[in-house]
This record gives sequence, C-alpha cells and structure tokens, in this order.
Amino acid sequence: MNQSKEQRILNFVLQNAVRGDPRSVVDTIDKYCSQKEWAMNVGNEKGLILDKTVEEVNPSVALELGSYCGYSAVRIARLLKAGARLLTVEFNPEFAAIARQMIEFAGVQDKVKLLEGPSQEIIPQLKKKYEVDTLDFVFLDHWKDRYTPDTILLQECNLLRKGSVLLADNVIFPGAPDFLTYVRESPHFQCTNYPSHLEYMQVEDAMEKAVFLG
Ligand SMILES: C[C@H](C[C@H]1O[C@@H](n2cnc3c(N)ncnc32)[C@H](O)[C@@H]1O)NC(=O)c1cc(-c2ccc(F)cc2)cc(O)c1O
Ligand SMILES: [Mg+2]
Repeated sequence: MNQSKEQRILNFVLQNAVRGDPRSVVDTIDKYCSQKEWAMNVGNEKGLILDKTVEEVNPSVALELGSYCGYSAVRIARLLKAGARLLTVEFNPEFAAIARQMIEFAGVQDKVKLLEGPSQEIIPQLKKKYEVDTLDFVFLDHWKDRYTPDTILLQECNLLRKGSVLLADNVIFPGAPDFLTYVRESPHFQCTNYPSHLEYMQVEDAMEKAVFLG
C-alpha cells in the first residue's frame, strides 16, 4: 500500500531535520512542500504573520483548529513561554497520527496537546475536560465553513475574554467569506486583514485577525 503524502512529509522530516529543533522541522517541511509536493501547511510567508501575532499575544493558553501535519502547532509552540500550552484539534485520524509524531520529533510535546476529533465536539469540552478557563489565542485553519460556527461556539462556551485574539488562515483562498462578514460586522470584534499569498504559491491569500472586545 503506497504511502500518503503526509507520511512522505513526515519521513522527510525524520530523515532531514534536527530532532528537538522546531525551527529545523518547520524549515524542512517548507523545503519539501515547495520543492517536491505541495501541502496545505500555513507556510513561511503567512507563518511570519502567525509568529508576529503569537509573539504579540504571548498566550498562556492557545487553541489551534486543524492540525493537519503539525506544522503550525510546532511553529506556535516554539514561541510559547514556559508553562504556556497549545491545544490543537484534528479530526482526521491519519493526519492526527502524523501531527503527533511531528510534534514529538520537534521536541514541543510538553507544550502541545493534540485533541483528536471534530472541533464542534471538542470546543464544548475545553472547560471541564481540558481545564481551560479562557483562550488567549485561537488559530483557525480547519474547514473554512467551520470558522463562523466555531467562532460563535467559542463565545457561547464563554471561552473568549476581552482581548482574546483569533487569527484565521485562508480568508481569501480557499476563502472564508462568511467569516469575514461575521467578524467585520460584529460589534464584538476588532478586525485587521493581513494580505499574503497561498502557501508555496503566487496565489493571493490573506489572514484575518479578530480581537474579541467582550
Ligand atoms: C481543513 C484543512 C486543515 C485540516 O483541518 C482538519 N479539519 C477540518 N475540519 C475540522 C474540524 N471540524 N475539526 C477538526 N479538524 C478539522 C482537516 O482534517 C485538515 O487536516 N485545511 C484546508 O483545507 C486548507 C486548504 C488549502 C487549499 C488551498 C488551495 C487549494 F487548491 C486547495 C486547498 C489551503 C489551506 O491553507 C488550508 O488550510
Ligand atoms: Mg490553511
């Protein structure tokens, strides 16, 4: 049974990156996906926007929706202060298994907890089962038509506090038009758009930051 693309990406990292070095894992995935096989990691151009936002927020508790191979989980975790943690949600079992190995190889497993399942089921469990009070930072990178319902669900579950920062990938391509309308028209969010490009391509894309105002 031939390997999946995601398994090939992981194998390339295991053979070419430096164990315990998150930066080398991120750079090695980018090398593979720009030279050999395209994959839907956030990539380095949008990754720099992600880095700046994480550094600005300096979250104690962060949530990622859509782990895929673990690229952005490793990218976020490497910037977290001591004691801070990232919860990352992935519902595809094969991708979750790849992401766990990627996180482990990068040496950030003490900061990252991968929760396997659909975001709409996991989000309501965060307070009781995962001991979350409120979220300081949320990276939305899962199905683009889940961004809006999950943003509403986060509010309904009282997981956002004044100043919580949402950062959404792909708001131009593949696009999340309903999410843009929702956060930009809501009096509860202050939005900023960051034009960029689709990972590893010259296609226009953007990230949207939405700060919860309470
Ligand atoms: C959705 C995926 C990312 C992952 O999200 C998990 N997922 C989903 N829904 C849920 C849930 N409800 N709960 C938990 N996990 C969940 C999934 O299994 C994938 O692993 N991301 C994308 O589809 C994506 C696609 C493109 C893209 C760009 C150009 C093209 F021509 C084609 C595709 C670019 C990107 O930058 C993406 O991010
Ligand atoms: Mg994305």
